[in-house]
Amino acid sequence: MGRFTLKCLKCGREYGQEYRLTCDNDDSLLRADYFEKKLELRDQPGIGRFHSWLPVQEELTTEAGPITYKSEAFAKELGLSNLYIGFSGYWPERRALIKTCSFKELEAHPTMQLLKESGGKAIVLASAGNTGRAFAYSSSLTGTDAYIVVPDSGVSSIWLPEEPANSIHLISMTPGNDYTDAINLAGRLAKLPGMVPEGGARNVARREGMGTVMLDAAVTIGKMPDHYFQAVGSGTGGMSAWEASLRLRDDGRFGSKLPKLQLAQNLPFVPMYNAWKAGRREIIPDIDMKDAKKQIEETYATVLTNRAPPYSITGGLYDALVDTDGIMYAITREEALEAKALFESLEGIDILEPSAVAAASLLKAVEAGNVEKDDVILLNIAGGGFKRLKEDFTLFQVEPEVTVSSSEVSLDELKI
Ligand SMILES: Cc1ncc(COP(=O)(O)O)c(C=O)c1O
Repeated sequence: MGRFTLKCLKCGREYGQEYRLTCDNDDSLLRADYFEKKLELRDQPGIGRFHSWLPVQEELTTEAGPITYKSEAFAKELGLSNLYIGFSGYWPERRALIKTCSFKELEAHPTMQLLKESGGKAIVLASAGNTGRAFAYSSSLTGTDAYIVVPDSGVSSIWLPEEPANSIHLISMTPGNDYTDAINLAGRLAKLPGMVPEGGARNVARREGMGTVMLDAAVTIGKMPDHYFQAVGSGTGGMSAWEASLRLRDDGRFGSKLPKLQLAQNLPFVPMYNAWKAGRREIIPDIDMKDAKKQIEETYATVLTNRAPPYSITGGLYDALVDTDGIMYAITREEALEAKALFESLEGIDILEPSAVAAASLLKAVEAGNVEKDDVILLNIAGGGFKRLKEDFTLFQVEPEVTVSSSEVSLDELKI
């Protein structure tokens, strides 16, 4: 007995329960339509609580899950009375137990479970760092083969809190290649027999996993927040938060107003910010990300640098911003560093670079009057607790099986 159908957002065509990334008729996103219309929390320690709206048959038993708490010190500093922090990472004192330290693990577990339930044996994905680490960990836990392509800048991010399993196959790219080159190589690899592409924003399991941050917040607060802050690279997290809020609205118990998406990129690489500010659905590379590779090298949070984000696509980030009357921010390195220091000293936990960008955008929003003092705000600290983790665990670096010089290399070189 299935739990959901997949529906094309453009033509409405429906598909059964399967690992499917595209509609046969067009290139629009698919969205899961769950038979459970009301969120019914399960007795699981992590994201398995949100089984109602996860596209898997078996409940996930992992302890990895988002947590939400009401900020005191950071909120006071900003003059806010209802600031909630959605934290994905390692902070055992608050029962945050994501040992790869980012919300990417929330994507990885449902994806690997759906893959298993659909009979898939090996997954292929590209990562700027955090996603690869999350999927490597999930591969270690499940024994499912994962082929992970990362640019040189991401290799050091692929570590695990335990000995890496043989099911992890790390493919690195030489300097000069960026995240988008990794995406292109992974796309070619995924066409090999037996390989299943992870799919990025097209992957429903990934989006639902990330959406649990919004679900956890709504359940903790008792309603949907008025505003949702997050740093975006591909924008999948923003889309996921929006989709989760659509379901919460339909549920009827969490309010009817969708949270306003307030999303941030970091300068100088801010293509979605530029397109949104210009009121465009399309990203025009010559205008919005001129000299993209050079810009990417100069950015502080490199995981926020996707040259082909799912912004324009039906059901993508542009639609999410339109539907929620959203706002985008462009954050400088200095603003991010300042926000990081402030957040860490006041909240008492270390945070990853993208989370610093998100925190900086909240500071800007307060300054610009884009939030009211008493508004209910959710700040998604999507990665943190790396220093805290190192106090409790020994970390093991995953070594690349092969290093390639371009996304066009002969696949024979990879010896897969
Ligand atoms: C901690 C953290 N926050 C935010 C993002 C941005 O996510 P997305 O690329 O889905 O927009 C990433 C991406 O890796 C991340 O690792």
